[in-house]
Amino acid sequence: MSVKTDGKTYLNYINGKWVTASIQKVETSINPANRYEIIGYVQQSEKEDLDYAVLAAKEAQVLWGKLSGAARGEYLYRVANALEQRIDEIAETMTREMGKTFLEAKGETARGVAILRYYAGEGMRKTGDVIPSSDSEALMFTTRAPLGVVGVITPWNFPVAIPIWKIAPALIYGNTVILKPAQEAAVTAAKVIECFDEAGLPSGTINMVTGPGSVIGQAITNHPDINGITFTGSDAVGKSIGLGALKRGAKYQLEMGGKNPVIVANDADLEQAVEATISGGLRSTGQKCTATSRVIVQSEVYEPFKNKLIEKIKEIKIGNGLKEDVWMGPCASESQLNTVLSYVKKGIEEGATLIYGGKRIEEEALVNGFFMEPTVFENVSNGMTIAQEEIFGPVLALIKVETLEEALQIANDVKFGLSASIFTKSIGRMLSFINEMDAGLVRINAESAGVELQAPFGGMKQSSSHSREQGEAAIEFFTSIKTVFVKA
Ligand SMILES: NC(=O)C1=CN([C@@H]2O[C@H](COP(=O)(O)OP(=O)(O)OC[C@H]3O[C@@H](n4cnc5c(N)ncnc54)[C@H](OP(=O)(O)O)[C@@H]3O)[C@@H](O)[C@H]2O)C=CC1
Ligand SMILES: O=C(O)CCC(=O)C(=O)O
Repeated sequence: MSVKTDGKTYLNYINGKWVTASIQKVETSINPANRYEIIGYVQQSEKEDLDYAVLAAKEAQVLWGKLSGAARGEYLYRVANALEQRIDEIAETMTREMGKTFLEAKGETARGVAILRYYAGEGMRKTGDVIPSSDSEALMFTTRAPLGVVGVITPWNFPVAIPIWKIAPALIYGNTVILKPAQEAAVTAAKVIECFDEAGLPSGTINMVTGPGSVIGQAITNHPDINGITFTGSDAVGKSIGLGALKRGAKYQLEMGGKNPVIVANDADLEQAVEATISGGLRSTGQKCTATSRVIVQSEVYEPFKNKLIEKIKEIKIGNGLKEDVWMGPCASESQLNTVLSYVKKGIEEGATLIYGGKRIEEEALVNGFFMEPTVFENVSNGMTIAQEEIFGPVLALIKVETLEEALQIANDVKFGLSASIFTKSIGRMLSFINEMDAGLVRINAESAGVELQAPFGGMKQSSSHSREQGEAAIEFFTSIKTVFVKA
C-alpha cells in the first residue's frame, strides 16, 4: 500500500480571505485510483459559515453590480490567465481527486480558461433592445439587472468546467457568488478559487464554502438573501432544491440527469458509430450527464456493430488516469462504484444479457481503487431499470430495433431528454431525428457528449428546469429584464 499526501488543508474563501470553518472540522479528500492516497483536507462548514459568506456577497454586490461590464470582464480575463498558468497542476489535481484521465482533465481546464474569456467578452456586448413605443414621443427599451447573490451548487464530474460555466456568467452580469462544490472534488475547486483570488476581485464578490450538501447545499436553498441558485447534479437533489427555492420565491436553474441514446441506422458508418459510442459512453468512466447509455441499433447492422464494439472495448486500458497509456480511470468514489454495480445486478435480475464486463476490477495493481470493467448488456428492453435510470458509469445497453420509427419511439421513452445522437447517411433520417427527438442537444454522426461553451446547453423533459446554460443563453438566468419607458 503506498500512501502519498501533500497533507494540505484547504480553507473556505469568504470576503476575500481564506478561513477555517466555524467548527474546525475537516473532511479528507482521497484518490479514487488509490484510496490510501490523500489529496488534501477540506472544511466541513456549518450554516453559520454560509451566513457569513452570504453577508459578504450581499455587501459586495452593491459595488460589483455598479461596475461596467468591461471592468468586470477585465477581472475575468485575469482569472483566465491565472488558471492557464496553472493548467497542468490543476488538471493533475483533478485526475488525482476524481479519477478522469489527465488528458481529459487538461482539456476540461483549458475549457475553463476559454469559458472565462468568452464571458469576459460578454461584458462588452448588448444587454437590451429598443422597442417601438405606441407613444411616438417616448423611448422604450429593455435593460438587464443582476439577481443579486447567486448560490452555485456543483457536482464532482466536471470540477473545473461546471463551476466556471456558472460563476463566470453570474459575475459578468453583476451578481456576486457563493460556490458550494461537491465535497469529492473540493480540493480542485479550491484551486480554481485560488485563481479568482489571484485575479484580485473585490472582497466578497466570489466566495466558496465547502461542506456536505445536506448542510451547506440545503442552507443555500433556504437562505433568504440568496436570490438565485444554479445547480448541476442528481435528479432527486435538483428537484428538492427547485421546490425549496420556489417556496421562498428565489430563481433557480437545474441541470440534472440524462439517459442518452445513440441510434445506429442501417446505413451508418459503423467504424464511426463504434468510436463515438465508446467515446460518448465510456470516457470519464461514463460519468457525464451527456454520456451515451442506450445504444439502439437497427437489426441489419446489429451483429457487425456489436462485434466491432466489443473488439474495441477489449483494447481499453484501465488504470490511474495519470499514466499516459491509460484511457479510462476509476469511478469517482466507492459509493459511485457500488451504485454502478447495483445497476449491473439489477440488469441481470431483470433478464438482460451481460455480454462484456460487469465486475469491479480486483487485479492487484488496481484493487485499492474504485475500478470497474467497461460493461455491455444486450437483450435490453425499454422497461428495464438499466434502460430507464441514469447509471453514471461505464455501462452500455444494446437495444435491437427493426425501423427508425421504432428507434425514435424507444429513444424518447424515458423521463430524461438531455442529449441524443444518430449515425446515418440519409438526410431524411437526420431531419426526422432532429424534429422528433426530445432532447436539448441532438447530434448527427457525433457522440452524445461534448458541449460547446458558446452554445446553449440544457435538457428537455426532466433533465433540467427547462432553462439553458452557457453561451448567450446564460443571460436569461443570471439577470432580470427591466422594460424602461422614457418620456420627456
Ligand atoms: N447531471 C450531472 O452532471 C450529474 C449527475 N449526477 C447524478 O447523481 C448521482 C449521485 O451523485 P451525487 O454526487 O450524489 O449527486 P448530488 O446531486 O448529491 O450532488 C451534486 C451537488 O449537490 C450537493 N447536494 C447534495 N445534497 C444536497 C441537498 N440536500 N441540498 C443541496 N445540495 C445538495 C452535493 O453536495 P456533496 O456531494 O458535496 O455533499 C453536490 O455539491 C450520480 O450517480 C448521477 O446519476 C451526479 C453528478 C453530476
Ligand atoms: O458533455 C459535456 O461536455 C458536459 C457534460 C456535463 O455537463 C455533465 O456531465 O454534467
